Amino acid sequence: MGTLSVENMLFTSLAIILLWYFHYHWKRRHLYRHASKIPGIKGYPVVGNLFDFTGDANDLAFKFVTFLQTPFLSLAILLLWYLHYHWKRRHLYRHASKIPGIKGYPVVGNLFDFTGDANEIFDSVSKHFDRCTYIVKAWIGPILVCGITKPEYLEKVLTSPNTNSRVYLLRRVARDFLGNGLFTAPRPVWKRHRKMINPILNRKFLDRFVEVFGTRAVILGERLEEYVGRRNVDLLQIVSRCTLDIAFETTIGVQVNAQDGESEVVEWTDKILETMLHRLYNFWYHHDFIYKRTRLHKETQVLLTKCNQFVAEAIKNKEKSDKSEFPVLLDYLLDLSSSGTEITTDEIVDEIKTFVAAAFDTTAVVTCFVITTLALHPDIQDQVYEEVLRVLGSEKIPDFQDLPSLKYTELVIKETMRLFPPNIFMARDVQEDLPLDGEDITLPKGSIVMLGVLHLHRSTEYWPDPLKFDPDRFSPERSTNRHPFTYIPFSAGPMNCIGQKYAMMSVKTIVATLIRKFKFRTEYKTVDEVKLRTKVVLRPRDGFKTYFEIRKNQ
Ligand code: HEM
Repeated sequence: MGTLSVENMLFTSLAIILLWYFHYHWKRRHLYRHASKIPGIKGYPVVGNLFDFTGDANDLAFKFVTFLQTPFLSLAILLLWYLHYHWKRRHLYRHASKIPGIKGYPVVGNLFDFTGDANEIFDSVSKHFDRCTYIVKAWIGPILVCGITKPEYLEKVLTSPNTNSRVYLLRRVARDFLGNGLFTAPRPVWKRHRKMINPILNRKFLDRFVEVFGTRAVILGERLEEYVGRRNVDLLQIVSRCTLDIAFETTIGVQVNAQDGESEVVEWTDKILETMLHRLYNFWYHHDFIYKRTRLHKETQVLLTKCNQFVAEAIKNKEKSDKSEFPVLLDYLLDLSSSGTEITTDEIVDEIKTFVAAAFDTTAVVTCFVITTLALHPDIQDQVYEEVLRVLGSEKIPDFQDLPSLKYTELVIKETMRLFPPNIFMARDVQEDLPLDGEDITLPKGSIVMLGVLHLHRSTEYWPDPLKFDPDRFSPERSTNRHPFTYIPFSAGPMNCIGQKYAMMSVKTIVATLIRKFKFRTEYKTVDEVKLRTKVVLRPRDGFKTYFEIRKNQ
């Protein structure tokens, strides 16, 4: 955690009060707009014309009112407001009092325990979850945030209609780019879209993509050859160019050739992520009123326009051309639209952006973690290599029929996502009270619940020797007695990851392609040494520190 000076605390408290003040008046702008057209006498700040309507019914009352006209009245009004505010929140306080947590300060609560740069915030949140047996609370200013790590609690949260909305702040920040896509859409739009898209992503549709995964993975192998023997390889940057190519080709059918360094798309996607994070980590950008007047917003709009035009161009080309022999997500969405299903062109653009954003970074990160964990465990790497040789031989690019036979590779990917789940903290708004443990523990309406996926996945309570990389944990025999919400890299419940089969198939194809060409090596010695941070999606703090050797038989 960053060291906090008194000035820092004062500045933040002042900024919070100022923000509240702007927000209060912004919410009342409708009232002010109409009032400005009605003639009247000028009043004072806060009390308005109150003092014009007090006076001398008799001398004593006059004196009393004169006394009130002093700062005492303002103070009394503030006190009344303060009492009323807390009275209205008594329900929240009652439930919060039963949840364990660390002591905070008045007004700011535990806010200063969660400040600093992205790494410091990550560390403080992790430390907070370490204190969590099953549930732990923190007050971020006036907001109650409860972290949970018990599978039974996670099940309740992920399946209840009381918590079926991603946390408002994240949706607001991401909505700038993703509009009404599945990740950010309001509930009724989400419901309509999810119902439409669920059947599209079926096995038959996905099987055709394995060819794209394979050809792009072969190019990735060629790119990685340039790095053989070199230690400082920015693995994620190289792999994410491959997954970006795959994401665009399978969603809109356009080859952006990010791996050939030809595409400006690479630049946008990097910048979009940066600007989103910048807004998320700097609280003064959170409120639209301020944010929309900043340069960050203007820059965001420029990127967004380019991005939207790119997808809109792909839609125009699709509409002009004959039916595709190799239909991608966009073809299906356009078919739905032309057959009268309720989805607008803007919504299609939003879904395409959502799918590309959700697909490319996550699958790249998982691929890099799989390579790194295999590098850390040469014996397991040998077993995967042998399985791939047995199923595919030394040359064949995998097709969809091969993938189910790569059973051990699948266990390795699953175990990697246990130790390094890309989405380590998910958060939901609590829209109605949600009892978690009978009458004892209830998530109160108005709070935020954070799901500690990393802590759950590394908990000694559910995973013996949790830092041991042991793919056989996911063998059918050892999985049967496990609560299904003990392992949730793709989340679970109705808002789970719609692309999980796609993700598993693409990571498997890439790993199977690369492992026949390279031996993976790493400078890390243990899983525990890989310190983490998050950039929306999980990353190793000091990079993957992984390098490559060409296999002797190549
Ligand atoms: C290994 C790779 C992936 C992981 C670990 C992953 C994980 C997740 C998680 C945890 C969520 C829920 C987030 C939350 O509720 O806050 C999610 C949602 C989502 N994912 Fe993935 N994902 C991956 C790959 C993909 C791919 C390849 C696609 C698209 C083809 C995709 C599309 C989506 C979409 C659209 C949502 C929002 C679903 C909804 O709200 O209905 N994901 N993903």
